[in-house]
Amino acid sequence: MSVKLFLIRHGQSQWNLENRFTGWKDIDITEKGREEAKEAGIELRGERIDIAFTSTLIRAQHTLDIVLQECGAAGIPVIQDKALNERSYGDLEGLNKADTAAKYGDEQVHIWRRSFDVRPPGGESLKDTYDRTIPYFIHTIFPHLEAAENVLIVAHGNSLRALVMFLDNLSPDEILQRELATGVPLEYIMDRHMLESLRLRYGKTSLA
Ligand SMILES: O=C(O)[C@@H](CO)OP(=O)(O)O
Repeated sequence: MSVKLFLIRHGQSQWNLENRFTGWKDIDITEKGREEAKEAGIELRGERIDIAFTSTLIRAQHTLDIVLQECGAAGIPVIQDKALNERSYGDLEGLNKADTAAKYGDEQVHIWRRSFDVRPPGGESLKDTYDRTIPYFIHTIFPHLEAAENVLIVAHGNSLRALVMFLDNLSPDEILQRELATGVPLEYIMDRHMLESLRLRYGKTSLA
């Protein structure tokens, strides 16, 4: 038995386009974002998808709607949860990333954006995001994979980076190098053995 898990970062949002810190701000996708979602859906045509999970933010939900429509899976169960939301950027939300780098320095902004456990002012670190996303994945999503269902998750750059860190067993240094493009499906094919190893790995972390 093997199952498939598909991960898709939402299509380009208005604030991706404007290069602004977005986090928990509920910003919709652009025309280009809709095109990216459409292409992602076309790429998934022919795949069986049994259930989909997404965040409570419209950029992920609208992307998911388009993907499901395009791949012929509209009507499958969809579960929304804030555990899959983007990491909060706190006081940085709404600010232009280049202006913020000009004000605080490239290095400081890089630390806020890509360190593992440093929080941006008033926001969440990637570790904080991991600590809510991975327990949700294990307790709510994982049982569907164990029940031989194929699962699609449409979420965000950093909530998905946390998930990729867990699935690929990456170190904090390794995940800092990983960027996820908007609207490009990532596919994991997992057999029983891999599912068991993931459960074991989760059990060994302090998060269990
Ligand atoms: O602004 C954000 O919410 C995220 C994703 O677009 O940005 P970053 O790539 O800096 O984590």
